[in-house]
Amino acid sequence: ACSSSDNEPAIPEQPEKPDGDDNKEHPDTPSPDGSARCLVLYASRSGNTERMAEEICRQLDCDVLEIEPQTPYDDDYNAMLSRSQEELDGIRRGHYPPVKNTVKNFDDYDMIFVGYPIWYGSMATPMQTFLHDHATKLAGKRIALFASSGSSGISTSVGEARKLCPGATVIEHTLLLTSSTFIQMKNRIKTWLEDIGASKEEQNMTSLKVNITLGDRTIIATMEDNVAGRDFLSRLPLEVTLNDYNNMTEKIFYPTPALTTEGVTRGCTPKPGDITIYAPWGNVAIFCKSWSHSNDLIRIGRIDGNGIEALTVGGDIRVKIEKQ
Ligand SMILES: Cc1cc2nc3c(=O)[nH]c(=O)nc-3n(C[C@H](O)[C@H](O)[C@H](O)COP(=O)(O)O)c2cc1C
Repeated sequence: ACSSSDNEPAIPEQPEKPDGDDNKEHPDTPSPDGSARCLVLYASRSGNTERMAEEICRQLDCDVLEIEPQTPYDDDYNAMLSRSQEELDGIRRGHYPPVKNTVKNFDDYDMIFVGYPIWYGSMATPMQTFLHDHATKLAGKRIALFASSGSSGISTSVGEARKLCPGATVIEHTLLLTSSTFIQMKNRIKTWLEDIGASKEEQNMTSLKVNITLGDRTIIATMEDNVAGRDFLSRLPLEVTLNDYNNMTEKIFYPTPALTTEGVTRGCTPKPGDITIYAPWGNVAIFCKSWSHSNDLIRIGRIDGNGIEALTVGGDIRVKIEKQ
């Protein structure tokens, strides 16, 4: 039996990493999926953290990128241990061992998942380097940490992440799987994603938001979570001319084919900012002014805040409508 201390941890045998990682040819390009709002970054030597990353991606349907050392780690386990210790020592003196990957920007992502194995109580060195190199680009982003270890805790590495990316928000609630809890991986990941508000359902909620761009101004709208609102979202992106109707009371356009309204509650007393369908004609009407109640109006969304002011101008307006 091995004794364990902070410096000499008990390190379990490492399973071999499976062959055939097809992400390696484009190290600086996350696996493309234009609709993904989350990116999973992970480092993994023997496949445990990789499995966690894959499960997160499976549950969230998001982009993924493996962070790899510039020089691959030795197959010889003892050589690997000495090198990792040297690298950790180097990092303490400000020398970060190079990694293969860079990411141009994280603009497309709401949340960045960062996963790594625990090495001698710390975040594995390739991920430390990556965070160090991308600290500026990660500023303002939400970072969710997950890790795997034999038995050590994650708290030291949370401190390291915060220090490496001072401008980012490292979420308090992290996920650690150890050799004794790894078997619960799927459920633990599911619960964790729900707890941090990143589950698929939660993401669908945020995707009710749309950007409406006119000239250099973008206003935001939130669509209703009903059949008609979802049908509207499914037509995006859309470039249309909003025609003025009834002297700046409404801005209207005709989606083709008309939006599905089956089973959606009818009747609305429109207020400025309401996005509606006028059922008899099938047009979308965005109200700039309050108007009288109509049983034929169906509310499918609303322009946030006072954004409607941007549309409250005479004449027709060309707009681009996109999902957020
Ligand atoms: C260099 C090295 C150092 C390690 N240090 C620790 C440690 O301090 N505490 C611990 O519980 N496990 C430690 N381990 C075990 C790994 O954290 C654990 O096996 C992890 O699941 C490996 O993840 P991976 O398969 O994604 O590489 C270490 C493993 C290696 C290779």
